[in-house]
Amino acid sequence: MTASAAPVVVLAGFLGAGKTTLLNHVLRHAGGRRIGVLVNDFGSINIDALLVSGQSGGTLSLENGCMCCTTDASDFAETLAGLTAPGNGIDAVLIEASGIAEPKALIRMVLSARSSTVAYGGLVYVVDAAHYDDTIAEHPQLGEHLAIADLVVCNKIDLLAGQDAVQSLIARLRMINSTAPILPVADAAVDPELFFEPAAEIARDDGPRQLSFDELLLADDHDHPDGHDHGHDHLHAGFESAALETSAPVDPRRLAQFLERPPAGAYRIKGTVLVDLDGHRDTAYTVQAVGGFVRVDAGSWRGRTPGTSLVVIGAGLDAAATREALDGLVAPADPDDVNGILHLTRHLVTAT
Ligand SMILES: Nc1nc2c(ncn2[C@@H]2O[C@H](COP(=O)(O)OP(=O)(O)OP(=O)(O)O)[C@@H](O)[C@H]2O)c(=O)[nH]1
Repeated sequence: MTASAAPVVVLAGFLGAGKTTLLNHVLRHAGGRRIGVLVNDFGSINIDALLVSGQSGGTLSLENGCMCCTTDASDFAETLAGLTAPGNGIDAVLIEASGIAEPKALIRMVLSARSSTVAYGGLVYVVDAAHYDDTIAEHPQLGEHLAIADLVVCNKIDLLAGQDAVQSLIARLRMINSTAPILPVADAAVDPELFFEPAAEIARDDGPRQLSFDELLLADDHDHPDGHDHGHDHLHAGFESAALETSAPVDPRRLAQFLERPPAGAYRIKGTVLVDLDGHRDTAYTVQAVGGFVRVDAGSWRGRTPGTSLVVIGAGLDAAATREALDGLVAPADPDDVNGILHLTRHLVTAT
């Protein structure tokens, strides 16, 4: 397999919603992973600060140091490629859009930075639960940002009057974004694992076992830096995952459809698949999808048993139905479907 690409997540939300709080939370709970953080200047697409969590191995220093005035898309792409260069060991990049920025511009720039070390990781939109109604009434265009989010963090629920108010707000958010997982949290205490790629392959029977999603969360629960209980219950926030582990191949056309139109509530899909088709059996296809953005990398099975490992992670996901849909992907490629494989390979970014 090629060196895995670092997911680049765009973090947006209105002024004061809790974006910096979310960044700090993720950096504090990064569990030794290295996260690059780009902070967007007010209303522009200039990048005015770079912070890197230094939990393992100190701080990253880039040749250029600060990245002021990186307005050009190709400069931006170069910056991202430099930040995620394999030697830096960056596991994920978070870009904090300013409270009045247009996240679509940032998303476009990330998507256009087609590099083997950069993968668009989705739009995370932070909502201030206490001020949502007033803010959206005053700035209706914010609804457009919310609508295209891949994950909605409904922050500051401690300021709402109880569970009914939380549920009612979630219902209002759902009217604008019907598919993204919505996480009701206080202190932006979301699961940091959402932003990372797995350090190892998805657990396989013949390989070392990776901690499950829940185990990772529980392991993290003990060490809130300020010693307070800031809603550990919220960390789970109804997350579900469904996985497929088999030595069998998947039908490429069906897989591409599944990645492009994931089940409601799915935030991420990732894994490695086998395609049983002449010219493709020796290729380990690594697939990732975030909110319908699909990326495929081609590698070799060297040292691994060919097979299919897929995991779908989301909130409000119907795990049983998702598992059934995953099972439905298992099939040898239809030799009469000459274009089937193209549906998958058109998302191909790198090949070795
Ligand atoms: N009560 C409460 N306050 C919060 C919560 N999360 C963040 N805050 C506070 O809200 C304020 C704004 O939080 P930030 O994280 O700075 O918000 P931001 O979105 O980065 O703000 P801008 O960069 O100005 O757009 C800070 O005073 C936080 O301490 C929460 O869940 N509950």
